[in-house]
Amino acid sequence: MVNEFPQVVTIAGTDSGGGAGVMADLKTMQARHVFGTAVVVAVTAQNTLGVQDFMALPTKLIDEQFTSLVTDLNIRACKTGMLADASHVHCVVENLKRVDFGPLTVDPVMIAKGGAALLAADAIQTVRDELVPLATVITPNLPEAAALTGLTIEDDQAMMAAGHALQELGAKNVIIKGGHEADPQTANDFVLLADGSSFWLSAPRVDTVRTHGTGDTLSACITAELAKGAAMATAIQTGKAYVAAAIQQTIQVGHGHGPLNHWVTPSAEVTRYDN
Ligand SMILES: Nc1ncnc2c1ncn2[C@@H]1O[C@H](COP(=O)(O)OP(=O)(O)OP(=O)(O)O)[C@@H](O)[C@H]1O
Ligand SMILES: Cc1ncc(COP(=O)(O)O)c(N)n1
Repeated sequence: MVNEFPQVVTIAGTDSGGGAGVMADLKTMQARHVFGTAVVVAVTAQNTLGVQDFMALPTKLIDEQFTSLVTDLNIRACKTGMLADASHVHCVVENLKRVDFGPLTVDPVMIAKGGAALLAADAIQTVRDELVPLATVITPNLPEAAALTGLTIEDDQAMMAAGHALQELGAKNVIIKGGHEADPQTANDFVLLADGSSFWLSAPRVDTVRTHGTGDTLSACITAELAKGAAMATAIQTGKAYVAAAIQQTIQVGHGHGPLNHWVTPSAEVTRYDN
């Protein structure tokens, strides 16, 4: 068992356009040399222009996907993405409690880049009460962090406060992603670790609309690195370097918010500032 190839799972929604959700996660996992599997929670009809439709799967089928994995594979790390509504968040939480899939990365997906709601508004409370306490690491963007904490987040101090508030809600480690920040020069993420230490990760901001699936790619990379045994801070730094490179070395696909280039190797352009 010790020498088994590292296996990971994404518990999320699909993206028919291939740039976000389960598809971005599996591409990232492949690129990071772990074996990617998926529990599909919802199916979206989606492309780089937006989400045209989606449907969540029956919760019984989600239970069965968890059972299929736990009775055969040796999942070492897992992540969640689009969970659709409160009943599906609850279903995933109950399954995560009955299996041991290792460290859990929670990407609390709420609104797609094109504006479509991927989580019902009344499910935010279920995420906060039931899923956040299970998170080994949680990776909200600014609107998601604001929705979960009730804070208005407009500057670095508020990002740090949101990080601490999420730790108080039960998440062990927190990354507040700054992709939605106003800073035209850099994309800055605040990292708060379980031991209370914190730092910022900064990468040059790329002036592009080709940012579909950035959050999925970051969280999937962190999940892959944790499965390979990386320490949390190292996994997060690798994730940031990977997503930064995948945004910089763009590929031309679609006519809207284009996907990332998942073939890249992490670049060294990320700067760490310790608090
Ligand atoms: N234009 C950009 N240039 C460089 N880095 C970026 C840019 N946009 C986002 N990032 C980085 O990408 C990562 C994801 O952040 P972001 O805030 O975009 O997440 P997100 O909104 O959850 O993404 P998505 O919903 O597209 O999956 C972070 O590390 C962020 O700093
Ligand atoms: C199934 C699914 N999961 C996550 C996202 C978020 O990605 P983005 O904000 O880039 O649209 C998405 N669009 N679709």
